[in-house]
Amino acid sequence: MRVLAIGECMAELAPSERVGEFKLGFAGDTFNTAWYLAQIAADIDVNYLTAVGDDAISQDLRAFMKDSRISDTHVQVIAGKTIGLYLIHLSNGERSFSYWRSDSAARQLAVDEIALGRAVKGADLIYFSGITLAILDPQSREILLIALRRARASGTTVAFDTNLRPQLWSTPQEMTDTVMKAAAQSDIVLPSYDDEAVWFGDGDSIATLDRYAKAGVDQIVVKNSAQPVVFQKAGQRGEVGVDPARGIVDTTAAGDSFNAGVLVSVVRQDDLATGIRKGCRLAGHVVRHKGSLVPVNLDLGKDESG
Ligand SMILES: O=C(O)C(=O)C[C@H](O)[C@H](O)COP(=O)(O)O
Repeated sequence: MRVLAIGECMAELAPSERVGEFKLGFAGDTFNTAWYLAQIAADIDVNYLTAVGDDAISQDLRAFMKDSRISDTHVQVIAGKTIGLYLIHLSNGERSFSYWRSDSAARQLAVDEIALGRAVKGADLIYFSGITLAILDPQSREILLIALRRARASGTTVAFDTNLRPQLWSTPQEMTDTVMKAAAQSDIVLPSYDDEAVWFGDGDSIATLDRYAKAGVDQIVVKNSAQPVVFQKAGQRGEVGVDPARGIVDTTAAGDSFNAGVLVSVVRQDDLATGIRKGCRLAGHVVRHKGSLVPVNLDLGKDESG
């Protein structure tokens, strides 16, 4: 089974144990999900499509991908460019980000239409996000959406995390319009209620579910921090309770790791509630550590009978 994630991986500066010191790593929303997928599902061939520069840190990123069992076959190299950088700020375990990414190589990931067409061909599942779209210019955005429509028409499942980052868009309206357009051409949408409430005015997580259902999305999973996850598949609704996470130190990548748990079940054609429970266990582990990528050493199947 082949999964292709599309987006930007940046250098990450995450606070370390000593105040004022930061640890250098690599992260980015879609990349994080690909990384967790590669960690938890040895049977899945995980690929990442992005663009990097030709400098030392870009090469380090490629080496890191290969060491992490993520294929770099679809990584394009743009001469003279480099990768983006972001820094995590923590306040009582809740994260916010500062970015230096406005001229990163990844902004050109959809410029080569032929390479894009080659990469999406034959994937069982393609995963992208609102951040993937936000970093592209309008023409590249359209090229990407067309490539995804074609892949979907030939049987690929398309999964989309809306990941709303208003600071990466020209206007909130451009963000919400583009996100709804991308959602309408996806099979699975994985929004986070707290962000959706701010930018779409949803009164509760069911309102978020309703809005994407109305847009024609078949599978919707609404994350809602420690509140139950509500979901819909083929018109059937359900909810999965979330065990309160203990010892939260950094919520970065909670949503991304959760998505990996859901997507592994989607690829294996398990039921959605099983995937959601896996995602919750994984996210509960990730938030107890600093930074985006936390080695996984737990049995995700443990509570599947519950
Ligand atoms: O903002 C971006 O562009 C990033 O990719 C930075 C982060 O690594 C992820 O966004 C974390 O994602 P959450 O799971 O929502 O915490």
